[in-house]
Amino acid sequence: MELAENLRFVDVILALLVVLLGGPLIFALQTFLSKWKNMQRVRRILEAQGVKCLPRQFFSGNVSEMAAINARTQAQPMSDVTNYVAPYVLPHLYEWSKLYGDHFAYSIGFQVRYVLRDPEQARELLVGKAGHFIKPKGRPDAQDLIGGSVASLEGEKWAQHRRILSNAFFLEKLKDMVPRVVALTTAMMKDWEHRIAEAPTVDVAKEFRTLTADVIAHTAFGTSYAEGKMVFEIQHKQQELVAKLLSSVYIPGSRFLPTEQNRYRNKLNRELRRILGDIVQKRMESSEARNGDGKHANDLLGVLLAANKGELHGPQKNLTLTLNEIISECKTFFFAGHDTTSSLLTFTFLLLGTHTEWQERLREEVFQVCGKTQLPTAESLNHLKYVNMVLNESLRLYPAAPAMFRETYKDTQLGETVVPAGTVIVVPIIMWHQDERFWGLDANEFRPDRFEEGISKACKVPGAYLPFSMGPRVCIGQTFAIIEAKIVLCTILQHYRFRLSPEYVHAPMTVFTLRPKFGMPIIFEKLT
Ligand code: HEM
Repeated sequence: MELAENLRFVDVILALLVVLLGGPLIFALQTFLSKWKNMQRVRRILEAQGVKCLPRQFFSGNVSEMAAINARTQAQPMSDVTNYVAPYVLPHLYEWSKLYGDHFAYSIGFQVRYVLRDPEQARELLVGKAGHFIKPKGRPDAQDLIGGSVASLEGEKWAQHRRILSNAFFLEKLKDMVPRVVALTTAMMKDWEHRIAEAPTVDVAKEFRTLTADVIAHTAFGTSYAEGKMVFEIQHKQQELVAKLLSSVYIPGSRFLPTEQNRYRNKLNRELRRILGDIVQKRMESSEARNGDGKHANDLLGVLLAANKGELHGPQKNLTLTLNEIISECKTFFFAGHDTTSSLLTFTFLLLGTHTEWQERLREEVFQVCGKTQLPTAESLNHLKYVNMVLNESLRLYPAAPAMFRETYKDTQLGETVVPAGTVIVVPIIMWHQDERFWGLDANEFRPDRFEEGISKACKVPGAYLPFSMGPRVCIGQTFAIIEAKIVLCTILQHYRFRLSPEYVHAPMTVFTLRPKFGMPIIFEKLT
């Protein structure tokens, strides 16, 4: 009798388990099968057109191979300070193209990645047929940095956010930021003054990270670096976590498990949203937030708040943002708005610290345009032709974003190739920037004069120069970044001569943006 009762109990438990676990299991199985089928279809279509699809491991695709190649190549720094860094930054693409030719695709889990080989196709991808592509969603547990913002939204929602945000990036508005950036740069140099007197070497990678963070905190959000510091610190931890996650394959649903890593990720996210929420709230309550005419301030946060209150005018009258959307945008701008510009400045100092003849040429130009001691103005920055050429060349050799990704949601022709729905397309920006076919035999030399007559004359193939991408999703902060970089460069050139320290170890690597693994020690000497 007791046994029969026990058996009935076990039956009930089993039935409950089947009901509770059966649903998720069937869902997981269906997801698995549909991803598997789509992957096989993509591979079949690509192979039929002569694209070599790399042999793959069952679950992980080519993830472990990629991680092994990267680890092997980047275990040692580069042997000398050459600008031909693309094979060091994206070693897996070079190694595979040597093995399989230049028309190939690899896999991250069940996602097939087709490597674009022709810059002409990039124009189709980013401009002509931009509407056929989306930004890949990526793993759901790696969305904390830019999820829900203009950098990741699609369709009408993206267009709405982009239209609102562009109000803060008109050249006329950006001119207002010049005195603020000049003041922050001058303060940094004041801090350097006694440090340099004692020890002339400064790690500019570190200094520019702080400076550019300070600039975005002040100019976009009206906060100081001290207030924004917590945001940057949390985002730094999130970057480390996401970088770790990206070297493994995501198992659907695993982000909901109460693992230590998931708990840590959720804690960082909650904390970040709370701090950003406080910054937004404080601004909403502050009378300083409004100009004398009662309107919201002109900076990025002011524009976002105006959209929240339905205070936009003209064709934008009906565009609004919720507080949650504002917080997501703030997150993205804190993140995208400083590491990129800091990367540009850091590698520009590497180039000018090793090509001192160009440094002198720039200084002469700065003296001519801005004088020896006057602070740069929005007007004077416009006349710095050589500075512009140097920044273009620096972004060519060391693009802050070395690669870009898109995903097709329907079969689409790119050049000769039909790219099947569900394929992720890799745009290998840094490889094209350093390719002799597009730039000539001196592709790897620092030669800013190639930009003397503008970008279109510098490169044989349009589309092979993409530091800020192109088309409707071109970088919204491009002009902001260039104005900032010009101010910093100009102000330092007015006061210091500099050269690369012999302690520098050449190992540029990508942690979201391109950065020198071991910092950028530069030796400064005060101009007399
Ligand atoms: C040297 C500095 C910079 C470089 C090289 C750079 C590069 C890029 C690139 C290549 C993209 C396209 C990414 C893609 O489509 O996958 C992009 C997008 C974006 N950038 Fe920048 N960026 C820089 C500075 C900035 C700054 C200073 C801000 C903000 C103040 C910013 C905000 C954004 C945003 C919001 C997007 C997404 C735009 C959209 O999808 O509509 N960037 N950037």
